[in-house]
Amino acid sequence: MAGSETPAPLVALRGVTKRFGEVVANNTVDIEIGRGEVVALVGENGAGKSTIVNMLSGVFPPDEGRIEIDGAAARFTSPGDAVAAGIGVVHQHYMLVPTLSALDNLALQASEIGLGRIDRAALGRRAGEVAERLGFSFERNQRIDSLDVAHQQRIEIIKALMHDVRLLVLDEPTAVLGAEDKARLFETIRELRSRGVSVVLITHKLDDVFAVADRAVILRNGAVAAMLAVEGLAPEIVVRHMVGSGDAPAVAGLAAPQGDDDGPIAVPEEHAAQVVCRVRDVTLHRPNGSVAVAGLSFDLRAGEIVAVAGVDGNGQGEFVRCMAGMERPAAGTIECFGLTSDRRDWTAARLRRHGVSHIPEDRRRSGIVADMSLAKNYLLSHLDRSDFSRFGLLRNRRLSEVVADRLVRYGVRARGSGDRMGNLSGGNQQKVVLARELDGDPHLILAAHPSRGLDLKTIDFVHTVLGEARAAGKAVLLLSSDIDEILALADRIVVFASGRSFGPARREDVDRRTIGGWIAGHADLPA
Ligand SMILES: Nc1ncnc2c1ncn2[C@@H]1O[C@H](COP(=O)(O)OP(=O)(O)OP(=O)(O)O)[C@@H](O)[C@H]1O
Repeated sequence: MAGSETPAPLVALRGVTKRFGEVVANNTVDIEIGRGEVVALVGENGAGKSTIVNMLSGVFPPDEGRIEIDGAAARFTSPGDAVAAGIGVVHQHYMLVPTLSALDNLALQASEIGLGRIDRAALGRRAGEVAERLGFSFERNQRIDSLDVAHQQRIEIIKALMHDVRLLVLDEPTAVLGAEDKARLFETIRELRSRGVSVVLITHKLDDVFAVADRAVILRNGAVAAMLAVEGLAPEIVVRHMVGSGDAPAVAGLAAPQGDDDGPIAVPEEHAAQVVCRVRDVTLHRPNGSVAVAGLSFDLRAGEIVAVAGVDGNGQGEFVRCMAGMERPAAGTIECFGLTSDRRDWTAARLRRHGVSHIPEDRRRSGIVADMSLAKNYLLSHLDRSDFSRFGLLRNRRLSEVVADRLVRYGVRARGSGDRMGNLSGGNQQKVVLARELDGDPHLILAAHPSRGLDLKTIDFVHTVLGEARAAGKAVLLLSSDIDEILALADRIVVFASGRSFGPARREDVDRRTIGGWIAGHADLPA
């Protein structure tokens, strides 16, 4: 307990331990968060970050240890208790109902945390005030699904700040944002700090740590590996603490300085070979029916990576789902492996049989089955594999061996191939999806944000695997909002922004500034 001269920290975790069965998700964690301090919480996938968020937001209590607020033990039995104590959380997967308006979402939260009778007019006024202070706009009647991801995030932030928030927890807020929206988010964080609000920022990106945090708390295997002041800190030190000694990756994830754009891209000789997909005059609509892209045409060839870049919500998701046979374009056609999108045989199952693999954007909705084992989740894309069945019966042992091997190769933190998918941390679930989709012999890999939410070591690994796939003559369509990833991997780049598409441009003909400009919708930059 702090003495009378030293004020107690705003929030403290004292000896917090949380177990899930045999897994120790947090192991005697001690963290203090000061008033008006921005603390970055970093660590590899499965290190225990979300578990801390869940305890701070009242989803579940610690098994041992306690959370203190202003030096007094706090006992949260529900998310409402955490809100009442001044803790607001913006979760990684937004909790907004897409078909409702911004104001309806705020009213829904108010009813969920039991605020009694809801005065919509007062809620609207309050939201307007919060928005104005942060320089956001708040259109109370605007439906959430008509907003891009950055604006949805702003509604989430307003929602979290509707009450007297003293600590705002942001769970991987930058993962979905382009450079401009990220810079705006950092401004918002600084603005909150200047008003004495503390912020916990969960991130895998070292850039974020150095851009905005005062202190970095590094978790490893559920325990605090280091707590470091950011000023004067070298990125390598953070990486070393994250991964432990020995196998630290090069400091990927830290943006290359402006102008350092000549990453080594060896284009294979046979590059101009076979066209795998023809995209012709394709029009894509956003979920709210507005035109995201019209007149998109290009060929995707074997042995190349074409990146579709842009801020989420500009039609990229719809495009990949069309390519995967889950949707059809609003107009125009896509032709792959003799199948055409305006015919009835344009289905996900048929495309998959022709060798299309799909790392989906929304893992939780279309990538995994949480209640099934890791082995069964892997099997979902490998039902045709002959070595997994004999006389029509599943060879469980063979399947388990293969999946166990992939868990090791992809560094998945799990108890084994029989573990339930829903028990894994988000990043580890993504690794299982990657192992499943990159395995076998796909001819076309649709990779939607393959490294989102992954730790540095795994990002390196995923980039290597995609590069190998390209060298082996596979076509890769990469969806990414991360310019570093795009510049490191792509042979050609298409950008979707502001209702139109830019490119495709060859990697060697564009630089960071041009791509960034296109993403921001500036048409005046050279193509
Ligand atoms: N509900 C649960 N049931 C069983 N195990 C769980 C549960 N939630 C988390 N775990 C386990 O606790 C450990 C820590 O997970 P946590 O989600 O906190 O990690 P994280 O650092 O947020 O990872 P990521 O970066 O991948 O999101 C993991 O091994 C995970 O499998």
